[in-house]
Amino acid sequence: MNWLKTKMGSHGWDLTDDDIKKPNVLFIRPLDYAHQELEDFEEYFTVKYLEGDRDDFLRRCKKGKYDGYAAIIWPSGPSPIGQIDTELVSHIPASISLIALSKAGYDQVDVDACTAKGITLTNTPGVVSAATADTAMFLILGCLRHFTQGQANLRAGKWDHGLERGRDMAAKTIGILGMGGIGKAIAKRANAFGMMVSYYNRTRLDIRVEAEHHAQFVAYETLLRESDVIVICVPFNASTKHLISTTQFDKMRKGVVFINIARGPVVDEAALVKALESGKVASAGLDVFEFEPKVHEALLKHPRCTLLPHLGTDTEETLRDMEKLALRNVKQLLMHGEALTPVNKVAASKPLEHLMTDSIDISKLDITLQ
Ligand SMILES: O=CC(=O)O
Repeated sequence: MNWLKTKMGSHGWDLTDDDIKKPNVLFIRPLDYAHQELEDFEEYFTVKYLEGDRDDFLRRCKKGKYDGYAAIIWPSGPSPIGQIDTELVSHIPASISLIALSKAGYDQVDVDACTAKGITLTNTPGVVSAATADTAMFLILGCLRHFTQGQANLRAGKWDHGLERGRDMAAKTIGILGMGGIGKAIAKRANAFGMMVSYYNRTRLDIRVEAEHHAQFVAYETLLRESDVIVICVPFNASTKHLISTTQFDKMRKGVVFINIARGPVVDEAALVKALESGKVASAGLDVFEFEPKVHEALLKHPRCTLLPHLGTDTEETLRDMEKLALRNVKQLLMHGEALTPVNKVAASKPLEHLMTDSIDISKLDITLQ
């Protein structure tokens, strides 16, 4: 809080640390990378770490241990408290203004329950796009060129024996389902590989954005029927569960390459297995699974599947950027009343009271966020 003491000193105030109540922010797990940014964050907030599991968390909430806390940060990786479901949200104290996820997907959060309780939820879109798109390109290459089989062959001492011929990326039509940040990053990479890019999105992109990505908007049916490679990039929610099932696989070209880097339950995995077995889908590249970390036995055994354990955003740089954005969301909401990347809109926000000392409204100070 030196920044505040200096500032107030110049106004003739003499503050000590004891005069200043820094709001408590509960971290569900420690951050892995944004240590420097965390130090800066601690100038403004008192960082507290959750100890124990979900039951401990709920018990402490009931006892009022977190009453007065301002925000929760939920870093990516395994969560010791499970999902942020209705039960969990109902226990969160009324003082919590914000749950800042350090992840892009928020399918594990009951957003409506948060909104009803006046809790802003933030995620980390944008910063995840490049790493996830790179993952998609790896999966596409693995499938089209049979690189996964090639590697398995080599490790088994069989060199290239029995390997099928691969297919080029160039001049193939890639159909991107969901043209948000990740979809666009895939389009850029696909352009560089000489692919032709089609996309379907609920809202058509601005024509200049389409031009920039050399991407053609097509009907959903057209995308299913005419793509050589289909990439799923839509978020998972009630309306996208099993968006791709038997009916959709039936419409696809025979020999299509099917890629999912979004969320497993968007695809009916049993239907995908059938489509692979019938040859409708020539090969599948999957970073996500319907019941992950459990993977369908048939997918594990299938030689033409390239499978990854949900590594889409799993790079040091991306994880650091995600953590930085989560910290900035807390600062922005609690100090300026508006988060950078909110998922929901809450009717009445309750932030700035957290930044009051007994007699000074810190929100009125000129604070430049980093
Ligand atoms: O899957 C990764 C994320 O949601 O950030």
